Amino acid sequence: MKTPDFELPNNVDMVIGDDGHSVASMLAEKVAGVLDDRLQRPGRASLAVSGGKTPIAFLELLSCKPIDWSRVDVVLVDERCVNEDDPASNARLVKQYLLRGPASAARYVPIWQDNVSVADGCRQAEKALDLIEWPLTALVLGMGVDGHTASLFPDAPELYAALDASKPARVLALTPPSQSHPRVSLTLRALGGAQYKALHLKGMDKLEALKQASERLDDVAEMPIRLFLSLGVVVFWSA
Ligand SMILES: O=C(O)[C@H](O)[C@@H](O)[C@H](O)[C@H](O)COP(=O)(O)O
Repeated sequence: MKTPDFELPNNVDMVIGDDGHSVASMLAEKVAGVLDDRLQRPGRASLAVSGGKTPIAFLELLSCKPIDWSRVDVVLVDERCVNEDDPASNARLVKQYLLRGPASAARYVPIWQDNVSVADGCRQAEKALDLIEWPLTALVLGMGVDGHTASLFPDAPELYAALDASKPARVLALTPPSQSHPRVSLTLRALGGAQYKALHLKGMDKLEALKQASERLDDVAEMPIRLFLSLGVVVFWSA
């Protein structure tokens, strides 16, 4: 396995592909395997995925994997507070690219609804999340060059609350001024216990951000991804 030209934190492994598709394919294979392993036992598996542009090829490839999707709950790690017909909607993205073919049999657990207030949306999301058998089976995070992951943005006033694992909330509204929409995000309580954690990145800019995040894990407020680097993730990256 190729290694980056900087030291990764102890709990972080890295899979480097030749291109975005090869990484998406390796990640889809790995996540399908993790879900299938979980499905060898009674009960349901759960998968939390990210929005944005990076995961599209991965979601498409995962959707074709022949696992018992009828026993898999799919949830977003975050959502923009927009209706599903808005191009910015992550629900729209996951339904377009993942919940099709074999994976259309999965149960989608929504963390946002159309035409709701943020308070009502969060209340409905918390209730929906009770359907999931926690902890998550598999989690695939993305990352911005500012070190945000999910909607845990450095400039969000609600960041500390979202990272406080002692709080009962599994979903929280965040209002990062850097973003054009208010967000809802799964919290550390919901994300931190995932049995398999992957971080899916593409591009030199994201590698540079990962290097910066890896240099000092203590300042989580500056780069929230640091929390997940400390917990342990497998980074899947290509240039
Ligand atoms: O709603 C979102 O935007 C995502 O959940 C977010 O956390 C994303 O993973 C990063 O912003 C990277 O996005 P790209 O893959 O588009 O670079």
